[in-house]
Amino acid sequence: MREEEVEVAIKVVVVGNGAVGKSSMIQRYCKGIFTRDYKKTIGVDFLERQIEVDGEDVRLMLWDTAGQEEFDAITKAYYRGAQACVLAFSTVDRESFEAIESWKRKVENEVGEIAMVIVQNKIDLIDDALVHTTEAEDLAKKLRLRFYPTSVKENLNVEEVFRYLAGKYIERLNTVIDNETSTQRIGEGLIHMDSPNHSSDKNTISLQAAKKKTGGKKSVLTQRCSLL
Ligand SMILES: Nc1nc2c(ncn2[C@@H]2O[C@H](COP(=O)(O)OP(=O)(O)OP(=O)(O)O)[C@@H](O)[C@H]2O)c(=O)[nH]1
Repeated sequence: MREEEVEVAIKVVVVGNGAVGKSSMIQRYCKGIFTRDYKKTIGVDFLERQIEVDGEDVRLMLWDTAGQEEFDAITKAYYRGAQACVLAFSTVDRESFEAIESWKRKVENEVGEIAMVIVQNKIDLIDDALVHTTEAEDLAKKLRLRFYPTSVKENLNVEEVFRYLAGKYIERLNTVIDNETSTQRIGEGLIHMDSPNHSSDKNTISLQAAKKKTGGKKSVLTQRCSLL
């Protein structure tokens, strides 16, 4: 396979207490459907969707993890390799809001710091709210994360959540690639130290102009992404 054909694939885990709407959110985003039935997720499940971000084809693999604590041991293993995370709670479930920081810790214990957002789902039920949006905004500020109120039912803001995470991840990736390129450039310059033409003066380091980056599409391997 040529390098140009390699696509960006991002593993996104969606976490939060039971019944906050994680499975519904993934179904809405990947299949465009919403169901009223509640079927508790056992362990994990995953769906995917392809989108374009800044001219890049991005494959989002959305991992739906069980919100019930009884499945913690199973779900933790699936956080590994995740590059982005949705921390979800429900407008009508105070406990799910209070659990957000603990979900963040659980994920970070497995994968370190990755792109994250806080999502307040079921915003359509605002009249029965047990969590005020301002409280959620304050928490997001404190944790320095982006906050999105969503309604999976009304299809409000769901696209935006995943687009933001994909963009954020690509931004980080580009920074890493740029840093790697600069390191390589310095490396190229140092070659002159040992080249026969310069051996007479070993104290002189002659830096060579670095090769220009090609303007074509940037390509990244998934495996490489997991190093972030
Ligand atoms: N009113 C309203 N109901 C929603 C919304 N999103 C999901 N639901 C409902 O909330 C219930 C729970 O949704 P799920 O998606 O199964 O919840 P979950 O977080 O995956 O639950 P676990 O699998 O136990 O972790 C279902 O009955 C959904 O129809 C929403 O935006 N508004």
